[in-house]
Amino acid sequence: MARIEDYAIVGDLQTAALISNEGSVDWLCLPRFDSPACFAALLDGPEAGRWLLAPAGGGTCTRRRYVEDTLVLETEWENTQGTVRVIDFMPPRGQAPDIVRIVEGVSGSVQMHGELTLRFDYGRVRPWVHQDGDQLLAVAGPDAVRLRTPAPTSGHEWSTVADFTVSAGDRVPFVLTWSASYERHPRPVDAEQALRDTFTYWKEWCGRGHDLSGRYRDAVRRSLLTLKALTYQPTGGIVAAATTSLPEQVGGPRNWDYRYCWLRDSTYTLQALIAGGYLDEAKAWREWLLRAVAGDPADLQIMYGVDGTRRLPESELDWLRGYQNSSPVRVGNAAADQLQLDVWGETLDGLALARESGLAATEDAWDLQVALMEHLETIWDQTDNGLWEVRGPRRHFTHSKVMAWVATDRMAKAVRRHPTLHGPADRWEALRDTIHADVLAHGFDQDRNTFVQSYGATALDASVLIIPRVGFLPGDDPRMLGTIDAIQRELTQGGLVLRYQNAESDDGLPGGEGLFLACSFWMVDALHLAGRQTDAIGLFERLLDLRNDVGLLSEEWDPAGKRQLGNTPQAFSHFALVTSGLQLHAGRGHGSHEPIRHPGVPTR
Ligand SMILES: OC[C@H]1O[C@H](O[C@H]2O[C@H](CO)[C@@H](O)[C@H](O)[C@H]2O)[C@H](O)[C@@H](O)[C@@H]1O
Repeated sequence: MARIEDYAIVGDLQTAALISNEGSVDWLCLPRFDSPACFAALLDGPEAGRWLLAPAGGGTCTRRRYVEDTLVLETEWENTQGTVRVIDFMPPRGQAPDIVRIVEGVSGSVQMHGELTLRFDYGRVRPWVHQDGDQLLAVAGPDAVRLRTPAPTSGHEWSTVADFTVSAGDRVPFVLTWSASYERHPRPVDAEQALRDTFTYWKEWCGRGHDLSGRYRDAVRRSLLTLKALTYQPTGGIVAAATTSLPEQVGGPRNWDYRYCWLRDSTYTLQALIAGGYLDEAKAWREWLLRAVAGDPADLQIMYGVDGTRRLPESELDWLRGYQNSSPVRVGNAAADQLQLDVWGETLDGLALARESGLAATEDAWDLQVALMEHLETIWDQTDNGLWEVRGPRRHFTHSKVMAWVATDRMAKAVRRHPTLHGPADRWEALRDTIHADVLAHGFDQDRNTFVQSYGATALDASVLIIPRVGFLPGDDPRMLGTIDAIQRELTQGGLVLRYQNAESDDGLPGGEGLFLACSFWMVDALHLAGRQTDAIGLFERLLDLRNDVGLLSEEWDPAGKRQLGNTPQAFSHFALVTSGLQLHAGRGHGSHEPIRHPGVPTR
């Protein structure tokens, strides 16, 4: 079965498909990211739905790439019969979601095999399939999917197979379109026109960003494209990843649904997109935020659905075995009901960055920020679940308190700097000082010269690596230097960083997990801000080597199995890559709320 890094993503800014290097679409939720999957082989096997298009002999492709700076994927096989290429993409959403696959003969004559196994509701529902004019129609309950292709198809054991030959110069299109079963048929797209439109869309999107250049240009650009692919265009929301339940340990139970908008993850994504020159996305996200959190600030959630939905009840899909038997498969996420104090800091930090980057402050946006700040003033000293969303006992997490400090800092500074923004700056500055002193008194272990995970604890936590970047302490402060040393000594494996030691920190969950990639990028930032440029570059380049062949990263890395783990592609990993890459390029650090004026790519 495919490894997580065997997958590439194509998407239409409302949902995304994962396609393996064997030519199988193994994951696709329609019509949006968090809809039930119609291809769920990723979390079970082919019987849970997939769409294979590959040479009849099967096997892993010989080459794979995205066409220039786009989300148009080319998968190529070379065998004794010749060379064949499958071009996969999802056109920017028109009337309905489509996934288009064009089989192109490159040389010789290659026998191809297609197998379309549609299963609605995450593999549970087998649709009725019949020919409807020039289309194949699959219907069950609310879902209808149509396939249009000139290739011959036939039914075989609840799948549709296509066996055909492509010769050099042939192009055989397949267009799969979803609609609600009770609605009129959507107008079919023309595959070749859709290819041109999709290519143009992504090239234009890249052209709108800052002109990146230099050594890390391609990596940063691919991560920005991936982050854009995780945005839900109709609302401006940003999902944390395209998948649910890819495990943090193969065979383990730490499997979560990431197809939602975390305030933390989306704010960090926003910082990366702003750094890449994408202010429109920042504006759309701010509007999403205003709608999502409208109402009593006490009701703020740490995450929402792509449209702002608040109830995201967690349940288990017991008919799916899980990725390589990693069960349970979960949909929904119980973390939605947790208290995570850091999200106030991240949100206010992101909004400060948007403002300082030229996104004019609106009255509504400022009123929201004041309301958030005033609520945080009443709860900052409570225990919480922290950014890692622990399901064990609540604690005074050091990172949460640092981020509460960030909230006060950004709000006080906004009032001092902008005469049109009103608020009790004196009071917020006083609270800022109080929290700063509180963190240093309780979150720092004097004897070991390191920040710790929570007040009074001995356990370490990589989240404190963000301390210099948010401006809580300078990067070369002896307390930060000590923390870097302690984390390198006690929380790293082969130089890559764990979030925390599962055995030392009660997160309420059984099993272990891999090395958390974003934390390793935060180590890059901390080293860089500490003046350890060579170490920072060395670690950054090691991390780049963990990307798959098309530049994608999931959440974690398994050093023993040398493979990616967790949901994919994950925004957390990709925004961290962008931030580190741009800082290394600039040759200096920049605060999380400071715009990078001239991003580009570092040269050594
Ligand atoms: O570690 C247990 C928790 O794991 C998930 O949270 C992680 O993913 C989030 C989305 O990227 C991220 O914001 C968070 O910092 C990560 O710890 C899961 O969502 C939680 O339900 C689970 O308790």
